[in-house]
Formats: sequence, C-alpha cells, structure tokens
Amino acid sequence: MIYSKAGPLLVAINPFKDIQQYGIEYITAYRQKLVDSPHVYATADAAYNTLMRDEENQSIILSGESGAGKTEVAKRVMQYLVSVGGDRNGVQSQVWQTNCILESFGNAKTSINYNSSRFGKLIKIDFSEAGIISGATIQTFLLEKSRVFQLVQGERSYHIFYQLCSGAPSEIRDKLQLKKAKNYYDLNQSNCLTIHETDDADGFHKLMEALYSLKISKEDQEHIFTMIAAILWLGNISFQVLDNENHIEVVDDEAIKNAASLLGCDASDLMLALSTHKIQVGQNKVVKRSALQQAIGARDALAKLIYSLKKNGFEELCINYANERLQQHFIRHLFKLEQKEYELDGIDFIKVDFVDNQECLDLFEKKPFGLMSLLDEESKVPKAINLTFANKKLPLVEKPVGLMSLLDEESKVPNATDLTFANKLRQHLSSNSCFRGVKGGAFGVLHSVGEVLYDTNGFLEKNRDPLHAETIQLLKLCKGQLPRAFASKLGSQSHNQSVASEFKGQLFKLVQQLETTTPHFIRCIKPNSKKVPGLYENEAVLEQLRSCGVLELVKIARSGYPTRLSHQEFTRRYGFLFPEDFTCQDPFTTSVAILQQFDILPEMYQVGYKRLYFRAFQVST
Ligand SMILES: Nc1ncnc2c1ncn2[C@@H]1O[C@H](COP(=O)(O)OP(=O)(O)OP(=O)(O)O)[C@@H](O)[C@H]1O
Repeated sequence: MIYSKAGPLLVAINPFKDIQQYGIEYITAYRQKLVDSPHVYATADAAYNTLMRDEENQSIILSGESGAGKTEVAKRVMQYLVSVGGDRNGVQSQVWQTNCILESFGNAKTSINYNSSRFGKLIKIDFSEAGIISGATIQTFLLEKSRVFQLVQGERSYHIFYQLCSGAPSEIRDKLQLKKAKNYYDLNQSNCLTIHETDDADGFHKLMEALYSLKISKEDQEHIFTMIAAILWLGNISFQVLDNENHIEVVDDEAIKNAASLLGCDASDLMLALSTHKIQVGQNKVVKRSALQQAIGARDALAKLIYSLKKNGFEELCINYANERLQQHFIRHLFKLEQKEYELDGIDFIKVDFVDNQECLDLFEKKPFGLMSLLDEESKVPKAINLTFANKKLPLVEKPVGLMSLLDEESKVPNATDLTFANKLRQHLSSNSCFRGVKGGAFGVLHSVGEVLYDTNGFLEKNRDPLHAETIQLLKLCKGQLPRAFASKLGSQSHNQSVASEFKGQLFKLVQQLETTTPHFIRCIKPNSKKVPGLYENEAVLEQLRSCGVLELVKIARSGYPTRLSHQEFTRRYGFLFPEDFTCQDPFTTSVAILQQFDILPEMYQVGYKRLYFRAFQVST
C-alpha cells in the first residue's frame, strides 16, 4: 500500500517495483467510488470532479526528492484524466510522445536516478465543457545547461547524446561525422557511458517514432541532430597555450573542422571566435587574443547556447529557491489560509504550529538585501577605477587615451568578485536565521529540506551569463538554419536582465498561474536511496515527511473540519429533504435549520458566519 493521506495531501511512496494497482479496473473503481482508499486516481478524480462541478481551474502539484516518483505519478494522473475525460483528439498520445522527446533532451542519469528530469515541467490540460480533453500544453523551465559539458563522475549528460551515438542509422552517422560516445570528451569525462538495462539505440528509435508521430519533418530532425553532433565536436576542441600569459590558439584538428562544418561556418571563423575577443578602447574595438580560461568559457558557452536555446545558470541555487517558493504555496494553502478561514468565520479551533519557510524565502526575496537582489547588484557593479595617480587626481575627461576611455574599458571588467559577493552576503544577511554564514568562498542556507552549502565560485559570471558578441555574430553567418535562428532569437532578447531576475520572473508567473487554481498536492517519498523494493529507511523517510510538514498536516486534519459548505450550497444540496412549506429567505437560518434535522453530534460540526464546517466523513460533498 504505497498511498496514504495526510489531511488533503496524498503521500505516495515509491515502490521501486510494479505494484499492479493501475489500469482500467482501478480507474473504474475510483470513478464509481467503489473504493475510497487513497490513490493517485482518487486525487485525479477529485480534481476532475471539482473542475466539472465548480468550473474552476485545478492544479495537481507533485513534489519530492529526485527519484521519489514524481514523473511516474504524473503519468498516472494523465492516464486517469484521459480515461475518464475521453480524448477525441489523441491528446494523450501526443503528450506521451512529447514526454518521450523531453526525456531524451532533458533527462539524464544522475547518481540518484537513472532517468532524472533536469528541468521543471508544467503540463496544462484543457477540457471542453463536456469534460473531454481538448488540448494540452507542456511548458518547461530551468534546464540544467552545464550538464552538456561538465559531469560529475558516474553521471551522464543528456540521454540524446548517447542515443544518437549508438542508434543513428549509418546514413545519419556519415552525414554528421559521428563516432561512438566514448570518443567525445563531453561524454567520456565521467567514466559512465551506459546505464544498466538501458539500450540507448532503442531509445533513439523510440525518439524517432515520437518525432515522426508529432510530425516533425525529416529535415527538421536532421537539423536538430546536426546541432547535437556539433556540440559533441565542440567539446573535443582543444587549445594550445602560446605564452606565459596563457594566451592560446585553437588546435587545428578534426574536432574544429567537424564542429564548423556541422554549424555551417568556416573552421577559420570558428577558430577566431573561440580564440579572440574584442574589447572597446575609446571609439574603437580592438581584437585581443584570449587566455585559456576565456577560450574554454567561450567554447562551453557556445555548446550551452546551442543546446538550451534559453539562458539560465547556477542551477542548484535556483532550483532550491524554486522549491522554497512552491513549498510556500503549499504552506499558504494548507496551513495559513486554512487557519485564517476558521478565524475569519468565527470558528473555534486548536491552532496547529507549523514550520513556515517564509524566513528562508525572505533570505532570497527580501528587498533591498535579499540573496537575489545582492547577487544582481554584485553582478552589475563595474570595476572601481583608481582615479589617483602618483597621489594626484587626474582630470576626468581628456583624450586620446584618457581616463574616460580607460574607464570605459575597465567598466566592462566588473570588480565584484565571488569573494566580495560572499562578504556582502555576510554583511547583509547575517540577521536571517536561515543564513548559515560564509566559510571561505562558500555560504550556507538552511532550506526546508536541510542545510545546503553553496560555493560562490563562478556565481557572478553565471548570473551575468554573458553572451559573447563574437559568438552571436558567428552564428548569424552560419549556413545552418538553426544556428541562424538561435542568433536572431538571442539578438532580439534583452540582455539587461540577469539570470536570477529572469528566473524569479518565471517563478512568479508560475505561482501566479497556480494561484488561479484549486490546488491538489501530492508528496512523493523515496523509501531508500538504493532504489530497491521492500527497503524502508525510517530516518530518511521521516526526514522527508518532516521537511514538508506532513506531520503537522495530520494534526490539522484531525483537529480541523475538512468538509465545508457555504450556507447557500448546503441549502441547495440538502433543502429538498425539508418539508415543502419551509420558506425562509435567509440561507444562514435555513441551513442551520436543515442541519438540526440531521442526527449529527454537536462536536462534529461548527457553524460559521459564511459556512458550515464538518469533521471528516460527516456529510458527502
Ligand atoms: N509508482 C511507481 N511504480 C513503480 N515504479 C516506480 C513508481 N514511481 C517511481 N518508480 C521507479 O522509480 C524511478 C524514479 O522515479 P521518477 O523518475 O518518477 O522520479 P522523479 O521524482 O521524477 O525524479 P527526478 O526529479 O530525478 O526526475 C522510476 O524510474 C521507476 O523505476
């Protein structure tokens, strides 16, 4: 029995095996209310019924650690809705196929989950008035881009790279100059090329089927695979250091040739874009040879750009911040609004203390000195210019190589470093109890799920996510259709916004959308870290239950009144049980009068100004 309820929340334990509790028989049983034990189908049914009855948007929010079973549960929700709602337009199959594509491009093997989604997903399903599925939209956000070129030992990059290398037919292999996965640095660096019991070639065939069934043309498919191959070759490009200032030139080998030909540009142009950068000196732009780290940065930025199409960065912090935001949504609905409603409606209740993550959220969002604002501020600060020379103040405006032009140049090199950023955090955030101080270049945050240490190394740069003008220029000139599309998309985007504020904007939009819905929450729990059935690690499970407030929810559910109906609603539903000559205009008096006809113990309900409140299982809703 993997499902249980904590008040309105469904708790789902990952069984790590097929539990044979799904399929049409179970769906029918839950639809016809022949069973009432907790199940993902029961949650989906409640959402569907409320949608149809109240004509209000519904949301089902799945949360839990990586590998806890969110993706699997989401599939079951979809299965139920399709089966109950009917699906005349083949939406389900399209969503399945889209999921297959998203998994190829957005899932990877991590040390925790062999098929971990490295992005957030919002699936919107539209229903007609008759309750039939009429369409669906899948929105994705915050892909972990750095996985394309940087891997932890034992983990893999996105499935698509391995699938393409092992499954592509010879005609595509030749066209893309493809080799086996082991030949690419992006893939072989972590000593993990295969996944136990997973056939990448088969994955590629399934991907092709999905692409065809969604009517992605053969040409478009080829364009996409060409970019994937280009990224692999980009990762193999190496640099030779020329002098003791670490200046480099690109090694002229098959990697640069193949990457350039796949992108559709001259190898010499790609070499130039990767090995030099332009700086502004006065009115002029001067080309400078890049140092090794700059060149590696430019190469990896290009790979990231091609793979993700969108900007993002310093993924851990952003993902954890997003989880805190969603946790606040959960707390607001299940604790704060719940108890507030009792208060406003004049109901006696025992207040349940709960762990609020508002303090942690403030650490991120508070203005002007929250983590996100400080990060933004530091990412913008230009280099402070030393205006004194030999103890004399220099005039601020003079020519030709005057201070202003130097200032101009220097301003492009921000002075704020990851270390000054860490110090700013210490200075402004120490009074927040969720801030756990700065140690060296790292700082600690007490999240809902425990303390996390963040290394500030590279933070500011990732937040700025600079796009080298040369890279965009290079893409513009490429013959390939996709590189040019990327360039024009990037050219039309505003580059003023930092990654942090863009992400915060996305997150607020998501929560705003969720606020217009009636929420249903499912918490997925991982019973053990070994991914095996039948093993229950008590401490780890308890920790997951604690961190999301499940225990407090049980208390609220026990002491609270989960069923509530407005006086009008109650009168409308149960008024027919009353003698016909009963005429009373006032819904409050009417509903109380009706209620008194029933045999309900007084401690089982309370009468509020606006609503009637019942303990669990007293009336049917
Ligand atoms: N209800 C279930 N029945 C059987 N196996 C399951 C179930 N839920 C999860 N699993 C197993 O656990 C694995 C991990 O689950 P899943 O990918 O859904 O986790 P997740 O929470 O979406 O992880 P991530 O956040 O890393 O994407 C699945 O591949 C599957 O093997």
